[in-house]
Amino acid sequence: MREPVACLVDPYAGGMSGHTGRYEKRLSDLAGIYENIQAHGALVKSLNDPVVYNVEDFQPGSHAGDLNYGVTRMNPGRVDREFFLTRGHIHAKADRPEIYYGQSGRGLIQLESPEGETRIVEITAQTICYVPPYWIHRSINIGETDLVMVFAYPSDSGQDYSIIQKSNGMRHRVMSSGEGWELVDNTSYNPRTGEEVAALMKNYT
Ligand SMILES: O=P(O)(O)OC[C@H]1O[C@H](O)[C@H](O)[C@@H](O)[C@@H]1O
Ligand SMILES: [Fe+2]
Repeated sequence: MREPVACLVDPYAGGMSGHTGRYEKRLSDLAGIYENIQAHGALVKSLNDPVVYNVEDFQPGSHAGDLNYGVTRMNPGRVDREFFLTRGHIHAKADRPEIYYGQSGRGLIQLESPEGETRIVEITAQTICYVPPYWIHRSINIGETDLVMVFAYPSDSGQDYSIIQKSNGMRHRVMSSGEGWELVDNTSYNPRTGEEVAALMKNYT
């Protein structure tokens, strides 16, 4: 039997005691994700390839019926008008859900259905965002401070990053606008075919 574990989350600096894994994504790791390729390249140089986000998580294993959880911390920032974001993914087992629990900062969870519908959930301290099965999801920092969120999802979920690459990004981009943000169409978006949607939803009940 596994032993219970207590992990302490730092709501401002991010990170979590007792994590079993840690990774970070620098701006150069996110090449091709932002709309303005030139601005991306220039920012990698001018900011000396900064860390955009890091994740510390606790993964007891990858078997069904268990939970992975952890903390994502994302710097504030933009590439041209586009806010810093995570790569985004659908779970490799597409019917696995996820929750995010905001700790500090101001963020959005951008979700996209296999058919290409967009939903946006605003997340701040004490917000819990439920990501239902089958939704592609990505986090975005729309604030001026670090965005820190706790997350949890089934251990056997896995992450499929190729789905967003295949559609040339998500259907919408989140751009700064005045004091806030706006959704703009991703003009190079390539919708999924009916067959691709059916394949993703094959276990849908
Ligand atoms: O995996 P990415 O799309 O790069 O996002 C980075 C992290 O963001 C969230 O916190 C998810 O819950 C994590 O599972 C994910 O690893
Ligand atoms: Fe996820």
